[in-house]
Amino acid sequence: MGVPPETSVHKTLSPTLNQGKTTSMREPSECQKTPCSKSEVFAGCSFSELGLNPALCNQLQERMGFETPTRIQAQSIPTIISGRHVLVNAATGTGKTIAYLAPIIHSLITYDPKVKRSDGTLALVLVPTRELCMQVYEILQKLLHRFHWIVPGYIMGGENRSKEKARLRKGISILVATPGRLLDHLKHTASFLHNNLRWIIFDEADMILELGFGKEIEEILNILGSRQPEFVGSDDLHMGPSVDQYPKQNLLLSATLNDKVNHLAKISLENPVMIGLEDKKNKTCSDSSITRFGDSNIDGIVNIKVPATLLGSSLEQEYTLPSQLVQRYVKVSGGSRLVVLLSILKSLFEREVSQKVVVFFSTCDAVDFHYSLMNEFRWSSESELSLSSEEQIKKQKFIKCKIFRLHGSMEQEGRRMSFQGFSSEKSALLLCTDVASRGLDFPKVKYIIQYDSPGDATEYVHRVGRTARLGEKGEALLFLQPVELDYLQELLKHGVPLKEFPLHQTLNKFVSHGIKHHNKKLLTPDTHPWVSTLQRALESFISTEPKMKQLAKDTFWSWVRAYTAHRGELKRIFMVKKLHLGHVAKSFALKEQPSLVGKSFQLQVKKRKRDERQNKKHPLKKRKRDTRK
Ligand SMILES: Nc1ncnc2c1ncn2[C@@H]1O[C@H](COP(=O)(O)OP(=O)(O)OP(=O)(O)O)[C@@H](O)[C@H]1O
Repeated sequence: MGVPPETSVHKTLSPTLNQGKTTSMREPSECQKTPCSKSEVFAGCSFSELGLNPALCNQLQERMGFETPTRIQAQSIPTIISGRHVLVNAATGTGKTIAYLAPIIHSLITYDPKVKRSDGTLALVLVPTRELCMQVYEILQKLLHRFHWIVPGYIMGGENRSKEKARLRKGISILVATPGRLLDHLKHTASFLHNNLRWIIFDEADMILELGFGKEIEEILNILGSRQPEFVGSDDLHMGPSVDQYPKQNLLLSATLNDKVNHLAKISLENPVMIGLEDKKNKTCSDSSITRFGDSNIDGIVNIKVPATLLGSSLEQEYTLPSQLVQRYVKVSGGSRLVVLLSILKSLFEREVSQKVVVFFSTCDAVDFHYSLMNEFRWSSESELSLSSEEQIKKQKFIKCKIFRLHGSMEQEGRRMSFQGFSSEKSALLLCTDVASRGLDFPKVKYIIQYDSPGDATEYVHRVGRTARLGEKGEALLFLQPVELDYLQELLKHGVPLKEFPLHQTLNKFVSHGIKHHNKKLLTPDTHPWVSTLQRALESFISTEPKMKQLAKDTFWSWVRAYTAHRGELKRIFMVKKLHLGHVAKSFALKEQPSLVGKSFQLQVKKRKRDERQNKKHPLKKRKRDTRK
C-alpha cells in the first residue's frame, strides 16, 4: 500500500498526546452565524479551493449536484485533509456527511500505489442506526462512482452475518457500521483485515453513547489500537496492532453534544480541532485564534486550554437550530389529542399537493396503532347518524396520502422499505419513533409533528432537524397537554423558544354538520363541535373493530409505561399522576379507560419489572421508550 501523501503535515504535530487541549478553527464572522437561509448555509468558495482532488470535485458537482460547499464543509475539509483529529458540532442538515467523506476519499484517491481490496479497511464510519448506516453507504457509493478501486461497504444489526463476513473477507476500503455488529465481526471474523485502518469517524457521536454503546466503543477502540495511550488500561495493551504503520485520525460529529462525548473525545481524539462550536464556548477558551479556509498551516492554529469538561454540560448547552425553522407548540388536553392530530394532518395534506410530514411517537405500539387507524378509518363529511347506506359507501380515508411507519420492532426488510419509500415519495406521511430522529435525510420534509414529547432538548433538536435542512423552509409542532407546559421552559434553557400554534384556525375550517352555530372565538378544542363529532366517529369505529380495540388498549398501556420513563428534571414535568387516564384512553379512541388490573396490564407490569432489572445492569439503557436502533 502506498504512503499517504498527507503524512508530512503530521510532522508538525506534537508527537505526544495533548489531552485536554483543543484547537478552535473558525472562519472570521462567517461561522458566527446561525444558518438561516441558503446564502448563510453555503460558503463563498468552491470545492476545488478547499484543496480537493479535481476528479472528486467533478463527482460532487456532476453526480451529486453540489456546486458549492456548505460552511461546515469549507471549515472541515481542509482541516481533515491536514490530518488533524476533529470534533464537528454543527446544526442539523448542514452537510456534515460530505464534510468527513470528501476529505477521506480525497486522501484515498491520492494513495500511490492505488488502494487495493487486500489492504482491508482503511476508514471506518460508526453510526447509531441501521437507516443512517444505509444512508451513509448510499452517499459513499455515489461519491466513489469514478473511483472503483476504493470499495464502500456496510455491516449492521439485522443483516445476514455470513454475507457480511464474505464481503469483509474480500476487503472493504470504507466501512460504515453500527457498533454492536462491528464488535461482533472484530471478535469473530478472522478475515476482517483492519490493521491498515487510518480513520475512525463517529457520526452522531452523542447518540451512539446515549444508546448505551459506550463499553462497545471502548472495546472497539482498544481492538483497533485507536485509544489514546494514557487511557489504555494495562490489560488492553495487547489488543491493538503491534505497529502503528500510518498516522491515525479520528473524527467526531454531531449537532448536539453531551457529557459522554467529553469522555469519548478524550479517549479517541488527539489534540483535536473543534469546528462549529458556538461563540459562548469559545469565549471560555482564552487564546483561540482563527484559521482561514484552506489554510493547512496548522502551526497557525493555537491550541487552547479547555476546562475539565471539553464541551460544557449538556444540561446547559445552547443548541443551534436553523432560524428559518418555524417552531410552535399546541396545547391540547389528553381527550382531544387524537382529533387534533388528525385534523392538523388532514388540513396539511389538503393545503398542499406535495406535502411531506413526519410524526414522532414515544412507542412502537403507538406508531402501529396510529398507522392502522389512519389507514382503516373511513369518514364522510356528513354526520355519522344521518348517513344512508349509499353515503356510507362514499366514505373515504380521512387523511388521503401514502402513510409509512418506522420503528425498532419492525423486521429489517419492513424498515428498509419504509425508509426508502418515504424518501422517494413526493407527498407522504411517516409515523415513527426516535429511530428516525438521527441523521436521516428524507428529502423535502416540510413539517415535523412531535405528538409524544421528546425525552430531552437534544432529542427535540434532532427530531425537528429532519426538516429545514440546508436552508430549506420547515415547520415543527410540539403537542403538549396543559400539565406539561413547563417543558417549554426546559427548551428555553437551551435557547429554543416556541410560539403557540393557532389551533382554532385549523379546527374552524372543518364544518360539522347539524351542529348549531357557536361563537367560534369562545370555543376551546375540548368544546369545539368538530372535535366532539370526530371523536364520536373514531370511538364508534374502534368499538366495532375488535382487533383495533385490542391494539388501542395495548397502546394505552405501553404509552402510560413510556410516560413514566422520562428521566431527571423531566420526571417532574411528565408525571402520570397528573394525567387524567380517562382522557388518555380517549386519545386512543377508547370510550373507557382500560383496566389497570387486567391480564394484559399485568403482562405490561412484568415487562416493566424485567426492563428495570436490566436497567440496573445497564444503567445507560434506561429509557423504556423505543430506543432500539
Ligand atoms: N455542498 C452541498 N451542496 C448541496 N447539497 C448538499 C451539500 N452538502 C450536503 N448536501 C445535502 O444536504 C443534505 C444534508 O446533509 P447531511 O445529511 O450530511 O447533513 P447533517 O449535517 O449530517 O445533518 P444531521 O445533523 O441531521 O445528520 C443532504 O441532502 C445532502 O445531500
